[in-house]
Amino acid sequence: MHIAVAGNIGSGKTTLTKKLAEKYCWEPKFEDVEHNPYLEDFYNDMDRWSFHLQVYFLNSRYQQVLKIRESKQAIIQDRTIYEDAHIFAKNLNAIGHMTNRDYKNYLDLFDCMTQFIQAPDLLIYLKADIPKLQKQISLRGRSYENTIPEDYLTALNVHYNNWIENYKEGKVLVLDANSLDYENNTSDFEYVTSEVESKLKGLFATI
Ligand SMILES: Nc1ncnc2c1ncn2[C@@H]1O[C@H](COP(=O)(O)OP(=O)(O)OP(=O)(O)O)[C@@H](O)[C@H]1O
Repeated sequence: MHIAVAGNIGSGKTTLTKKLAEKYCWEPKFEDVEHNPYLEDFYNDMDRWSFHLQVYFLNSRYQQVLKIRESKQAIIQDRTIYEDAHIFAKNLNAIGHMTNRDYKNYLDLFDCMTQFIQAPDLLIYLKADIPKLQKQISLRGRSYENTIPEDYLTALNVHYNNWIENYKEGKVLVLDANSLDYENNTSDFEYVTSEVESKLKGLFATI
């Protein structure tokens, strides 16, 4: 079983991934932010580092998906390979930080690699408005994220919403992250788990 949590920067994926992993004894797979060799440079100069960062994420996420498919354990993944291409790379090209030549090169590679993988059985999308995202980004205090412009988050949200509306690869659960505090409020977390369980019913006998 492969569950994935999708959502904009600061939408709360990591917290939800950890909590669901703990509750159901699923193995969590996170993005390795601390060892990313491009992220900080990317936020300082997107024109220069967009392509490098996207290739880095594509490779690391692809390796993650291959391990997920080989594993016998149920896995919950913090962000998908589809978000890299359909949200981040697409947006960087649209706003002029990735040239058409680099974007096409990246997409050819993405299409070639993704022929060999399968989508998650359930995709949980954390939908959040800009104030919520900004609040959570500032709370976690990564210095290089302090400069993220509001326009950048807004554009990513537009891509996310389009992507989810057209997503046909598997089951989707959309959660309103603006009004849910599943980290601190037990009844909010219970609401989330009941939604997850009802989506998984029929796919798997037990969870
Ligand atoms: N394909 C990508 N292109 C550009 N930036 C990316 C891409 N994937 C991830 N990032 C950035 O890498 C960092 C990853 O941080 P992290 O794993 O904490 O994700 P997050 O989206 O902030 O999570 P959360 O929802 O848990 O707050 C963020 O700044 C995010 O924007």
